[in-house]
Amino acid sequence: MVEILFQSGTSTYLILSVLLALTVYAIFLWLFNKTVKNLPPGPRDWATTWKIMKATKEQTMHELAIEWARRYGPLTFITYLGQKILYLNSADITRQLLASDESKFLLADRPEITPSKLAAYNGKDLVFSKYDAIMKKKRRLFHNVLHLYGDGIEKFENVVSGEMDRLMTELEQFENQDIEFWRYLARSLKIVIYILRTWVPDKPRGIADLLFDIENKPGYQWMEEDSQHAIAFLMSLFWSAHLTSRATVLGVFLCLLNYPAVTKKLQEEIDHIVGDRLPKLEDKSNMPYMEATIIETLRLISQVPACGLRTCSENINFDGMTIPKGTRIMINNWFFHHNEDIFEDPWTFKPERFLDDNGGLLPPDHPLRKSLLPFGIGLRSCPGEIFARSRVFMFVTLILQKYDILPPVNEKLVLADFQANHEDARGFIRQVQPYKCRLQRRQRTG
Ligand code: HEM
Repeated sequence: MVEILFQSGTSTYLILSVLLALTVYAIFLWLFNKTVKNLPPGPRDWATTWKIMKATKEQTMHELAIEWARRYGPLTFITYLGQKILYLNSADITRQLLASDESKFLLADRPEITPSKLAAYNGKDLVFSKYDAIMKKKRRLFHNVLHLYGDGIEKFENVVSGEMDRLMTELEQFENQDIEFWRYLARSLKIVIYILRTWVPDKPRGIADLLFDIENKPGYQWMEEDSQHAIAFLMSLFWSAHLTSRATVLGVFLCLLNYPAVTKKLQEEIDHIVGDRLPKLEDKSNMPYMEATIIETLRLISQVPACGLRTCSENINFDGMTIPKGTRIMINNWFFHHNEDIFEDPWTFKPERFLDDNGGLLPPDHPLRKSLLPFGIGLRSCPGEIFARSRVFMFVTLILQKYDILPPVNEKLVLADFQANHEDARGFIRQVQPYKCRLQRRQRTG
């Protein structure tokens, strides 16, 4: 009896606590909406909180954000459990806020959320750290490490072609069979990053050595005082590079498998420009169809759907509205990359949309290209963009030079449907669901 009384007392206590918490939250919301004037538009009703909870659980927040973008226009402001969040629903508004001199420094920090604290090694990594003097140096260091400029390009080509030789030999034994091609690609991508991390011209030592060397230079004492900086640097380099590139390379081959006419056009371009020799990065500028294919893949799969999580370090007055200090900023590229008002038939893979009437690549300032921001923008935009694009170019060119990519014989073809909320695709960096295909050695004529 006492037990029952105790249990019912506990549940009454629980119900009362929940009711109290909800009342406090309602008062907070009401006060906030009353005191902060001129907030950007967005839903302010109770149902929004439940909708967000449900979408968070089902990992469909990007879909809810689309619903709001359609209703509220370029900006959607919401409050969720005390947190202020602003979605930027067009590339143009994102540019105006994140890249303009008036606000870019006020929007250069990432918010402190639990996963970021863990991944950030107490704010010492490359992705989540505050944008301060040390962070600026780390971004510069990042470019040195990649060695992608000057002589680095040649080195990069050698590293990729070396790894591709290994991959091709590995693939030979599976020709004309249904294989999980994505597995081999994913492993190759990791290997390419690893090799670059250990490559120093004429000095066979690793990137860790490079970081330790830098510690002794003036202005880099913080590296020596705290070894976590070097560890966090290496970790963020590996993860920020790997998951994004994996989704892109696996995604491009899934598209090619589903759109054989695109594959054929790419092969014609490769045969014409590269022929039988090894491809070089400088070929890229003579291969508009390949460039358009890579851009279209980045648009279609948009693997970082609410990219560029930032926080607002001061109140910002923007276009007659107030963006309050502490607001989390999300670039809603999942919406604007698939907005049918900008991209006709947005869920279809159509590289041609980025070509002009003569087959040339549309210039970067063309409205269609300006509507894309797969690598973010502003002070925290992706520093690996050139590296990523170069890698996809080398992978696709080398493989299509040698192989036709055909559907599997014994299984159904996995569709290039990036709208599907498949459980393997979910996550902050969306992945491509596993697929099988057949590689058939090309019979080239002429
Ligand atoms: C197709 C592949 C890739 C995509 C789509 C991509 C996308 C992004 C995006 C959207 C951001 C956030 C940008 C922002 O806040 O405005 C980012 C940040 C970052 N990316 Fe990438 N990325 C890719 C490949 C890479 C590669 C290959 C590397 C490294 C070699 C890399 C390193 C980083 C780093 C270090 C950051 C954090 C920068 C900062 O916070 O200052 N990414 N990336």
